[in-house]
Amino acid sequence: MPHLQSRSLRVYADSLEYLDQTRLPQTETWVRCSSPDEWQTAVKSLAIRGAPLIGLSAAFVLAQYAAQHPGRENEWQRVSDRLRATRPTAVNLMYCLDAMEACFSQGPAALSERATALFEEDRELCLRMAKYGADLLAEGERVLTHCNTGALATAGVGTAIGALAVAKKRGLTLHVYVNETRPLLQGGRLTAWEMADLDIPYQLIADSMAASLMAAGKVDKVMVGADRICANGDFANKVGTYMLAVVANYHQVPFYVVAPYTTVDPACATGDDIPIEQRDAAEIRGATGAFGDIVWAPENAPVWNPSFDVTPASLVTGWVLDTGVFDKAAIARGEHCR
Ligand SMILES: CSC[C@H]1O[C@H](OP(=O)(O)O)[C@H](O)[C@@H]1O
Repeated sequence: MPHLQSRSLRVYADSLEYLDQTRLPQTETWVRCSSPDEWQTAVKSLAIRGAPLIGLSAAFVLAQYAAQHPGRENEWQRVSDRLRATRPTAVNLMYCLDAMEACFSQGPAALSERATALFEEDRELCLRMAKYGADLLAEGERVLTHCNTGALATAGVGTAIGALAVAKKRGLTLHVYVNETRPLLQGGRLTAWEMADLDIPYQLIADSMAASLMAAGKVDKVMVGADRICANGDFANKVGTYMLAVVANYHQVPFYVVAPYTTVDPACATGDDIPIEQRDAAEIRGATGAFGDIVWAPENAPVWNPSFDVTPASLVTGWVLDTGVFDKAAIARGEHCR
């Protein structure tokens, strides 16, 4: 029996099991992860994904490595550095590894306790931000979301989708437009699956359809997640978020970002300072791996494939954190930074 479990992670004393998110929604496949190498492979392929989950799973991998290599702090640091470099944009990974490194001098048991505390804290953070997010929603509203920000990506109910889940539990009837989220289709594969699981009415759309949906007055709010929120409120999220924010601003549709404080990076002054992960060209030229093996673009088609983009604070209506909902004035005063 795992001693901790979320929708996509099971934690054992000396290893993890993760729900392989590249195989959803067709198959629910749990895979054992017993080493930093196996974790890196899973995270690079997005079998393990989602800013909070990436950080939390890394914390356990490091704690388990330390327990298997007691007293070898230099090696622990080298492993932590390797984990940190795996996906550079989501600051939750850096937050969790910083927290673990701060415990190195206290030994492996302290690392394991800290990883557990981070995991249990995220569960609580999700519930808090979900309640604040649900408070912003009204009966019958139509909400558009991007990528996947549900229980699959966190230790709890999720971030933006967590707000939808809490609103549903309160009895609100919502309609959700789910951006499929090219190129890896986290929306079409994972959010659609979670909406069905939550019994929330939704329609799946291509990313390119969001603008005309808003032009037709069919969207009341946009709610997205984040991978890193800066000191000035700019934030990085799955590529395509910036386009949504521009269109929402043009059509005066309220635009909210939902994230825990572990996604806020006070050391990152503005969006210009966020490292944006560039990914493999094959993801744009076709579908590979568990998605199938089809290529639709010319074999060596030149590609630009940033995994995230940056939305300026000027386009955001509100930042929904576990500590409350912040408007532009509160963000300008730095109230979102602990
Ligand atoms: C609550 S997860 C936040 C964030 O993580 C996702 O990125 P990825 O699927 O590449 O791990 C996406 O940007 C979500 O909005």
